[in-house]
Amino acid sequence: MIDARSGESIRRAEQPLLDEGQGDALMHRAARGLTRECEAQLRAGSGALGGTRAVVLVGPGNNGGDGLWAGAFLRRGGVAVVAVLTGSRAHEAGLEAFRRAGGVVTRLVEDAVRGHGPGAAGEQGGAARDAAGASPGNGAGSDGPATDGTGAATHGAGAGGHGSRRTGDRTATADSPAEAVAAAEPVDVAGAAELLWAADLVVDAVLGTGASGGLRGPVADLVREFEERRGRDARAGQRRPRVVACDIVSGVSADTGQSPGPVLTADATVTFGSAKTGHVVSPGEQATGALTVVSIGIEDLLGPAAVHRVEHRDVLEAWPRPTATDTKYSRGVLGVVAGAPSYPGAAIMCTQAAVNAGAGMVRFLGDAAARAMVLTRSPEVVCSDDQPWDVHVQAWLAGPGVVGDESQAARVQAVIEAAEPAVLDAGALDAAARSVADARLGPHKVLTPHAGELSQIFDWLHGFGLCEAGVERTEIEANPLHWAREAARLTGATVLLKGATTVIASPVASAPGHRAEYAAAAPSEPRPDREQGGGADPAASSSTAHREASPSTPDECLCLSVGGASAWLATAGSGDTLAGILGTVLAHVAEHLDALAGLGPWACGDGRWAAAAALGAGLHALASRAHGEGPVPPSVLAENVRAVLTRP
Ligand SMILES: NC(=O)C1=CN([C@@H]2O[C@H](COP(=O)(O)OP(=O)(O)OC[C@H]3O[C@@H](n4cnc5c(N)ncnc54)[C@H](OP(=O)(O)O)[C@@H]3O)[C@@H](O)[C@H]2O)[C@@H](O)CC1
Ligand SMILES: Nc1ncnc2c1ncn2[C@@H]1O[C@H](COP(=O)(O)OP(=O)(O)O)[C@@H](O)[C@H]1O
Repeated sequence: MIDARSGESIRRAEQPLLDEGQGDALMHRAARGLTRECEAQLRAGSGALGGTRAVVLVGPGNNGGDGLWAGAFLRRGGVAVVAVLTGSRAHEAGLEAFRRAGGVVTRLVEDAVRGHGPGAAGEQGGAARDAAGASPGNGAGSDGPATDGTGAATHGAGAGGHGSRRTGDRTATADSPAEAVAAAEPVDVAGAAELLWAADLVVDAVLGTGASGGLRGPVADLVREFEERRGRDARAGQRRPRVVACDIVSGVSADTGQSPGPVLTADATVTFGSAKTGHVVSPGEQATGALTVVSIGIEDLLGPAAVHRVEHRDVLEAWPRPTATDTKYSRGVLGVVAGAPSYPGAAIMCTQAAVNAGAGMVRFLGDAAARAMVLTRSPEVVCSDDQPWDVHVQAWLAGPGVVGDESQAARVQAVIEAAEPAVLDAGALDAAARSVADARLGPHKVLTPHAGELSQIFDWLHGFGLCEAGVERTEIEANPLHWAREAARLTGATVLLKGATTVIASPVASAPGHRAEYAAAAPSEPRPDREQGGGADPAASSSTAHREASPSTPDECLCLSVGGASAWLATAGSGDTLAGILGTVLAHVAEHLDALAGLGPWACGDGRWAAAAALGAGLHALASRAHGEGPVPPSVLAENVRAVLTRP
């Protein structure tokens, strides 16, 4: 499990330590951690540090400070290091340490003509030549800053130190930093791109948790140029520098994962104290690379997580497995309403996945043709043409392949109104959104849209006056966490938003031990939750567990994310497979409120619906790579599900 937090949450945690004057110690621990990863990347490429070259892109704040200190440490280790300063300021102590270690300092200018000072034009190669020629150890070692017992530099500490950046801000003092930056050798975008390209390692220390918006100006141009070249050269099979990001990839929002401008996609990111939300949700996650969280001493002061990342090992550990006393009923019966004459395959794929995920029993409701096809593939499925209120199940799955078929659509509607928990997928999503006009759904109803389907849900909600405007698919893709939360808040349902990273948002306030960092405004007029207002006759079902759970309030949101799925999942039918898996785990947790407690206290009570959704998405992701990286047609995926769960 990775607990991810916002930048603001991290700042709150560090504040008491900054007040005690420990800012420099924090930065040094961060820089040491960053250095370790950089060294590992360099050694992986060259075997040794000597003779390797690194370029550090340095921003104006403390993220740049971390980068400069790491550059100094790398230099002392024998790496030729060039710093490219991207702002008009740079962290004072970091810059001094870097210089004293023998690092070469350049500053990025818009172009050579506009740049000033020596080397503004025609001398762009100067820094690179200096760096390449810098002898390891030159200016390093004894010339470095003194450190205290914790490894913190005493050099430069005191007034205006790291801890004062939000009050006095050493990076902004008028005397040395601005002058030091101005004195650095200018390098234009093309020259800097050459520097980067010639390096073995690029360290991205432009912006961290203090960023607002994406990269701007020359550094944005530089990153764009570098990424274009990386794309071209990757296709040509040429070498490329490794990229390590300091804290978070510059231009990715630590709080939301949004990346409004160009970003330098990292091979690895080293973050400090806690993962940030932007590491575990799209699109930020896709730029992050391998994530390392380095302890810097703020860990005991951290507040609650904004997003819990459910990892694959969590899925395998928490997946509900039968015990000797279990029966098929205690494990959970899943009712399925899926398929229509034009999409018969969906019924086959979701029932097959549910069976392979270990459902106690799968009951399929549909016409004779659909039943025959389901039975051909999965003879263990119990099939009938009953209506949902006629059968006794622990949970429902409704919607896959339900298009243009009135009798299946009527069953879908009955499932939406039923008291039991349900996965509402594909053809059930519009009907679920429409039903919100009458009553909120409750967190035991799990909506499973992709971005396009969520956009349609917002159209319905907008049509009912429940939100101010519709939301385009591209807006959702740019900030999926936000829109999943909004959808959960407005519908009252658990929302699983599909994509390269799956995010899950659930309007849960009652899960023990859970206090979400995120608090959205409550809707102006609270409307009744369907789970309280009734629906199906409770007597028709013994599945009352969800009704016993405390009703959720709309002002808190449990947020989870799941990654690691193969992009080969982007194929028609893999959503049907996911839906079947989700149904199986929902049917199990329906009457086992604490079944997923192993994930954390937040996964109990009402939190179990989101937890179950995360488990299902995690198993789906595991199945996508069960036999390596390659095509996984949904029928293979369903088989893989069973393989993943089978212990040798
Ligand atoms: N938390 C901890 O415990 C520890 C934190 N540590 C480190 O501190 C980092 C946070 O440092 P930070 O607060 O100085 O912010 P940071 O990200 O360097 O940038 C702020 C500067 O950038 C500027 N700027 C903003 N947006 C911009 C844009 N779009 N484009 C261009 N410029 C932009 C903005 O200037 P402004 O625009 O406001 O004039 C401001 O000067 C954190 O990520 C971690 O690496 C470690 O040392 C270990 C301990
Ligand atoms: N690029 C990707 N990387 C990883 N997983 C993906 C990617 N694209 C789609 N997926 C996953 O594949 C599934 C596709 O679901 P969906 O779009 O509903 O497909 P369908 O409706 O055709 O069955 C989802 O679980 C989604 O998260």
